[in-house]
Amino acid sequence: MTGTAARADDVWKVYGTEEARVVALRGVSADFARGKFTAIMGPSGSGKSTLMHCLAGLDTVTRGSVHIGGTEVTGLSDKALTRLRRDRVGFIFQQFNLLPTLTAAENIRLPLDIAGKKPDPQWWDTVIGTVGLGDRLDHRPSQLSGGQQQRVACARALMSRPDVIFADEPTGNLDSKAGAEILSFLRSSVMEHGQTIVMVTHDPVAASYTDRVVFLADGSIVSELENPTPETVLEAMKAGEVLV
Ligand SMILES: Nc1ncnc2c1ncn2[C@@H]1O[C@H](COP(=O)(O)OP(=O)(O)OP(=O)(O)O)[C@@H](O)[C@H]1O
Repeated sequence: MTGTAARADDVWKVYGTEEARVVALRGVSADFARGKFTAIMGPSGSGKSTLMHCLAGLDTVTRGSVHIGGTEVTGLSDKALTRLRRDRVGFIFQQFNLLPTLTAAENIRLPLDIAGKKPDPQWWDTVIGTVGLGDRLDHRPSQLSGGQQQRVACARALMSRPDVIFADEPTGNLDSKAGAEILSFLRSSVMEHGQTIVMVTHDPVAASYTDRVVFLADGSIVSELENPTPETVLEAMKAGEVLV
């Protein structure tokens, strides 16, 4: 697959006014190619979450524009934005964000249920098989380990085959083994199914699972790295003095 799944053009984001004014993004332009796994890295406060939230239509931009697929997100009505996020964007959060009263299967189905759609049975089996949840589907989140809860969140994000999945520190609450499992099937969903993923991370090892790393510092993109390894990510962080 080719083309752009998400794009920022000269995006500025300013929070607050006067003394409380914070410029979180200073003219960020970036393309996120379809079927690629991209990491966004940078020190605390550099604007990673703000960029992701603007790209995902969770926050408005002060200036510039954002596209998801061919759709300009900037200026959409609240209703259209809600529909865009529901139908075309998947989210994975550090805190899993599962509904505690629903089973794993119900959590995975929820976005489709809300949209009044049914999961494609073949794709359901593929996703459940990939994340290895077959025997845990009737469990509630409290009956699952952190790693298993995050697998449920990944399956939920993958199920609607969104244009792009945004993952905000998806392994931040997991031990390294569970984190590696999550990263492996995010990677395989990109390699085998052409999923597009944009992931914020502080971790050079997590970033090494991606195709490309975009480094932010003080609200601007300062460098990029293709086919990263933990070593080249660390080097780039040191070179740009963007040590996290
Ligand atoms: N809602 C808000 N109101 C005011 N300032 C904000 C808001 N959200 C973020 N900021 C500021 O914008 C800047 C960028 O924040 P952002 O959360 O995007 O950084 P980050 O790179 O994701 O940081 P971290 O790695 O610590 O999560 C910071 O200076 C932050 O204090």
